[in-house]
Amino acid sequence: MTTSPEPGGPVALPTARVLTVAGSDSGGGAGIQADLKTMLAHGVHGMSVLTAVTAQNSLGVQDWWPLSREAVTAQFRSVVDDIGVDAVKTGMLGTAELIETVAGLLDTLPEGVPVVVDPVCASKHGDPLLTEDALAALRDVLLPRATVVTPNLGEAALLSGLGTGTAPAALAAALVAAGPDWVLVKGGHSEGPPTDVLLSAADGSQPVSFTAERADNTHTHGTGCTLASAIASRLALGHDMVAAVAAAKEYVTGGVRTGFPLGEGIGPVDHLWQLRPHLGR
Ligand SMILES: Nc1ncnc2c1ncn2[C@@H]1O[C@H](COP(=O)(O)OP(=O)(O)O)[C@@H](O)[C@H]1O
Ligand SMILES: Cc1ncc(COP(=O)(O)OP(=O)(O)O)c(N)n1
Repeated sequence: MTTSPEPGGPVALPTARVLTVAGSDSGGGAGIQADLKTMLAHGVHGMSVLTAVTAQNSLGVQDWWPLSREAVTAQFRSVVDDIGVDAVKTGMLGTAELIETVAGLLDTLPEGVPVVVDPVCASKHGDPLLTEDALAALRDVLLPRATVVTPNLGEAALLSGLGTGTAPAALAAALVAAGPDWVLVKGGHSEGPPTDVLLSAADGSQPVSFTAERADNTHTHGTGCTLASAIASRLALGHDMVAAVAAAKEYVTGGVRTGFPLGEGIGPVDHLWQLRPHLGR
């Protein structure tokens, strides 16, 4: 975040700038829409590079269409070259071509801008959001550029090539070898209290676990996008990784607890849960 008050120095910004590079969820619960709502709730300035358009609702993803690499590149350059960015979150990238495009764009970021990679492979309903041939690109091209990668248990098993019953700490250890600085394996799809395991690539580090009470609520659409965007927002505000994950976990836990029904299927987490008392609704 640029805050220097020096005359003639950089303009003092009221807050941090956070960019999401992700797909649109027409239903508003996940994707770009969840990311921007999360950023707003964290008081940062949210910006977006759209990678794909999905026709999606509470029942699943009916169809999706990737944007061209030119469209993705142009959006990224427009934002980064003029407004600047303090943290980036990536979500649905859809195809190997777009993963390679985004990886190349991330290489042009100023030194030290944190990149949170949510390796989105499918929606909660099991609808694919990544072409089959793109998994290798996600692992080999994007993960080495991540400050932190945030797979759920299924994505961690796919990316590591380990079985779905593998312990989260072992999945994290396998993924750290793919090159990110940190791995956060999310435990939302396990039984019992949802526990997320954070591991640093730094030598000799021990995993840190973040546990919350499981909300007895089926309205959990957008949990992964929300957690990753909250981490990116906190990193942009200057938190260290452990503090950013702890705060993001608290935010998503409250959002799931207050998730609400919309449509016939799985409703969204409530991105405004902390502000409802002030809004009066
Ligand atoms: N029922 C729940 N109660 C509380 N937290 C949850 C619940 N389901 C998921 N979470 C949390 O939401 C975040 C996203 O996890 P997960 O659902 O595993 O990811 P994804 O949305 O990518 O599948 C994690 O922090 C996880 O622990
Ligand atoms: C456009 C788009 N991006 C990502 C997802 C997956 O989001 P996630 O937060 O993991 O939520 P669920 O789909 O698992 O509820 C998506 N659905 N759409």
